[in-house]
Amino acid sequence: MNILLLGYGKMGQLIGEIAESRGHNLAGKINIDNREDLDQLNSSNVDVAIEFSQPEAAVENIKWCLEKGIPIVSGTTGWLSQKPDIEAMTKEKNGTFFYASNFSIGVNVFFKVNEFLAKLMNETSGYKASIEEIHHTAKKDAPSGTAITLAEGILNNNSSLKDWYLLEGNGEKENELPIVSKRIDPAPGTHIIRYQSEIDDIEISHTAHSRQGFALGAILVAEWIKDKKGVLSMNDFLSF
Ligand SMILES: NC(=O)c1ccc[n+]([C@@H]2O[C@H](COP(=O)([O-])OP(=O)(O)OC[C@H]3O[C@@H](n4cnc5c(N)ncnc54)[C@H](O)[C@@H]3O)[C@@H](O)[C@H]2O)c1
Ligand SMILES: O=C(O)C1=N[C@H](C(=O)O)CCC1
Repeated sequence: MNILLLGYGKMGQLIGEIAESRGHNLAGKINIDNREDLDQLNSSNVDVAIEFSQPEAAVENIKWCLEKGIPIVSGTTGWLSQKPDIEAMTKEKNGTFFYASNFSIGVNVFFKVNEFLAKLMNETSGYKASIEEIHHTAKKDAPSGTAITLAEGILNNNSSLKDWYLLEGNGEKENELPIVSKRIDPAPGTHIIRYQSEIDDIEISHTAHSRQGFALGAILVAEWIKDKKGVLSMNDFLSF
């Protein structure tokens, strides 16, 4: 396949390496300083675009792909307030848009375990839920996209928590789920779910040892998505 990389930083470069090792051709490696290269690219020389850029660049990149009729796989976090517009545009253009806050297969197993645990804890009293995420200091957004997905998995299965919030300092909120974001190098991504009571604590965690799982997951999705249409997610891609 001819793969266009929109964003050629830490993730884009690793995705490029793995994609070439799987026999794909890189149609372009676009960063903030060479966007004029996009003028040469369209659906006749790009089969799929993989977008890992920055929160303020993602929407423009995704819209460009939808305008050109190029299927787009996006992993950029921190722009999700604009996702409804992108979903509407995907339908209007009969395009292909795939988003995941985390492409690692292990994290997607963890998402399911989180939902199952949240259902059990909803039947149990005395526990206080919280999320902690740890990432490298170059990360632009907080909380992480993965932590937001985990929070949604808890809120959808909990009858007393009304929303999540980013906990900074001592400002705890009643009936809301706190997320603590820590920035420590070189952490590629750690997420911990805690339920704490006076009697005991329950804790589940996922720790990425590198960015390999995120990059490989995005390429597997790009290979799968080629002939598909619509707004798609990891729930469509995975069979569990
Ligand atoms: N979904 C996942 O599985 C997953 C995994 C890792 C990272 N991420 C997310 O992916 C994004 C990128 O992460 P990273 O570690 O590669 O960041 P990075 O800072 O290393 O790379 C981002 C790149 O985007 C480029 N860029 C900025 N503006 C651009 C524009 N307008 N057009 C094209 N490129 C532009 C920058 O030049 C930079 O090279 C972040 O939002 C991060 O949270 C998601
Ligand atoms: O390195 C990052 O930035 C990561 N971002 C994603 C997130 O915000 O959840 C996935 C993990 C790595």
